[in-house]
Amino acid sequence: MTDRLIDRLDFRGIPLDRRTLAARLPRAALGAQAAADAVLPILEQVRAGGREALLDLTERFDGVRPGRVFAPADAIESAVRSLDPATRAALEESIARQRRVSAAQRPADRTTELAAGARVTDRWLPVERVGLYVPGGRAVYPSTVVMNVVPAQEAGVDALIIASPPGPDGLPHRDVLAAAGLLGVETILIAGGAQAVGALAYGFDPQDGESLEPVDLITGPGNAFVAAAKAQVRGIVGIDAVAGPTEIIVLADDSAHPALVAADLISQAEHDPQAAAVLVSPSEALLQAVEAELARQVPQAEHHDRIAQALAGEQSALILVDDLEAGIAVTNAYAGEHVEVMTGEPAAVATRITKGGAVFLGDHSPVSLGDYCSGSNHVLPTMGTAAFSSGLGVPAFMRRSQVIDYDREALAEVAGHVETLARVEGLPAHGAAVTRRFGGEA
Ligand SMILES: NC(=O)c1ccc[n+]([C@@H]2O[C@H](COP(=O)([O-])OP(=O)(O)OC[C@H]3O[C@@H](n4cnc5c(N)ncnc54)[C@H](O)[C@@H]3O)[C@@H](O)[C@H]2O)c1
Ligand SMILES: N[C@H](CO)Cc1c[nH]c[nH+]1
Ligand SMILES: [Zn+2]
Repeated sequence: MTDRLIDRLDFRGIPLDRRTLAARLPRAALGAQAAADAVLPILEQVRAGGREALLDLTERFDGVRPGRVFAPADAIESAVRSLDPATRAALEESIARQRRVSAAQRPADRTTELAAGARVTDRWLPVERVGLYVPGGRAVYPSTVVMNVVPAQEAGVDALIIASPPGPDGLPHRDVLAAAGLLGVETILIAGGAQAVGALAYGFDPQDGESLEPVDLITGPGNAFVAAAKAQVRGIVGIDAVAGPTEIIVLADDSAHPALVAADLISQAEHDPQAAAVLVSPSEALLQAVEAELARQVPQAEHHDRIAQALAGEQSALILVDDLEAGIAVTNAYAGEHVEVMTGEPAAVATRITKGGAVFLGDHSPVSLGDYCSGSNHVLPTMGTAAFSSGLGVPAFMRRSQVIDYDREALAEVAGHVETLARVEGLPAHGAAVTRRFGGEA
């Protein structure tokens, strides 16, 4: 933390190679390590103690001990019935847009014929059983129900289990229950944080009539503890991506409107004191104007304390670069969750943004549109993992399996090559398995 509202970094004249930028880019590595250390005992407690441990940990971290670990069906039904009409309309629009984009993502099986009688088919299958994390600590996230559930449904997943922490009444927020009900999800685990991730990964034996089979895959975003717990159980189960505290990086030039840039940085800083807000620009005048706007807008925001903490954290900064080329290099090196391009000709510039969870163009595509209603998915990789992983979507809920189908003539055509490679690798039994099919001895 510094005394400034937000750090200023000067990247003019520095080399723009990966190692230099990795050392200088603003990121909160220490917070992530602390969370990783904190979740290990929690995961172990849930693995060993099952349902009772889950209830104990919920009491400890959420300040309430629910009477049960699954939300009752009548609570979900009543939440749907009493849903405010404007909220229902907004959720339905969000669902419809998410469904159209998700349906278009469904991968098709594809058969490649390599020679007469030699076929390989790439077959896509849904994951069977999925745990969907919906955060619920500082804000209420019915939109995240939509972002998790719709692509899972479009992928054809059989069993969906939502996990979300309880409020003071011992249930996840009514709007979260209602969003689940609108989408037909019936199983809602009343748990948050690492303990929810552990319960989904390990399952638990029946106790007081409640039990949970482990899932195959856990998706969804959360705070640093949720992200660390998902990283920890990866391998026992699949995970979509590390989708931790929200990040926004804005690449802007003189043509950007400082008030809009500031509003967008604030919109994401609002999520979490650990959220990251970064602006990269070759224009010193723009950086100054945005800083002035932040100073004006932050005190007016409802969550001004949380926003001020996020902006003042080591993960947030205003970065001055030599020119737009350098800005593009810095933005790609950051590989942020959300990238906004607020430059002249944003579409042309955006073709050169190759690392970003989602890229938002120009003045009329703010991140908060994507958070709710653009049709894109808001569950996105953070902490630089956008360099190698993708936002949530239908492919995340599917596996690809290859089906190999050769007839006798087709096998005969490559038998010699198989035998040669088997010899080269010192694995002659591999070659023999082919030779014997043609009456030969190895
Ligand atoms: N990357 C994305 O796609 C994306 C999308 C939406 C939200 N988010 C992020 O999700 C997060 C939501 O965070 P939240 O806190 O509001 O809700 P959350 O549900 O992620 O976390 C709440 C849980 O954190 C656990 N917890 C809190 N303090 C703890 C401690 N000291 N030790 C161990 N566990 C602790 C508790 O179990 C609690 O149930 C924000 O960081 C937001 O930026 C990210
Ligand atoms: N910006 C968050 C991370 O992508 C998603 C979100 C949900 N609700 C509001 N915002
Ligand atoms: Zn948001």
